[in-house]
Amino acid sequence: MRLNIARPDAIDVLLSRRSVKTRDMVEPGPSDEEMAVILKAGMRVPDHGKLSPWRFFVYSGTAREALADIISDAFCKESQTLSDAQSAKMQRFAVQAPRLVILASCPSREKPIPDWEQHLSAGASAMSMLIAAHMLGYVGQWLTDWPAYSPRLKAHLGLGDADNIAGFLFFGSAGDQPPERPRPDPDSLVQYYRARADLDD
Ligand SMILES: Cc1cc2nc3c(=O)[nH]c(=O)nc-3n(C[C@H](O)[C@H](O)[C@H](O)COP(=O)(O)O)c2cc1C
Repeated sequence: MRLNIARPDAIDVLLSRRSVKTRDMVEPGPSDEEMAVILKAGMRVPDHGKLSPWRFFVYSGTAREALADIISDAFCKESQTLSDAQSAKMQRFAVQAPRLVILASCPSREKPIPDWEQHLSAGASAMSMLIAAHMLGYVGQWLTDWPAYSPRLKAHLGLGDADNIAGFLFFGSAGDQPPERPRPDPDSLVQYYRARADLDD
């Protein structure tokens, strides 16, 4: 694809993206072919050192139920604050949406690239997958919640001590038009420097 060509429609898509609560997602989710596109987008991200420091675990169908059991069991064994409501939430966690990708950030030691930069690359991967899903007409949400920090779930996925679960990326369709959420005022976050004088005290 040629570069240096304006794509105003793509900007509209980017600026209209928003999350939909996972529990509000309905069928259909992305097909296998569409998931392959979403995953490809998740791998086409800035990656200092070409280390591919990410892993993708993709769940659909009854595999989500098996994962729900693993999360629920881990919660029972690891959580200090075991209420019925929290247990029920964990049992539901993996089965809320049609599709789920667990994205792991797995820093490589192959080159002297700081772990922090490799984790940032995983963040970029998550964001690219959300954007790709939106472009394909689906909705997504990036959650961590308790399961992202479960040693048992990490072990189940074969992740090492230096690896982290960057997030659970849920994909599906929007049942209702979701409300917009307040967005930050750019002027409160951005400092512009246009001339030398802008740097003076
Ligand atoms: C790393 C990360 C973890 C998140 N975990 C949660 C979570 O566990 N629960 C939650 O309600 N939102 C969580 N969020 C926020 C949602 O993904 C999302 O930002 C929010 O629902 C609205 O986002 P939008 O700007 O995509 O519309 C997380 C965001 C990030 C970046």
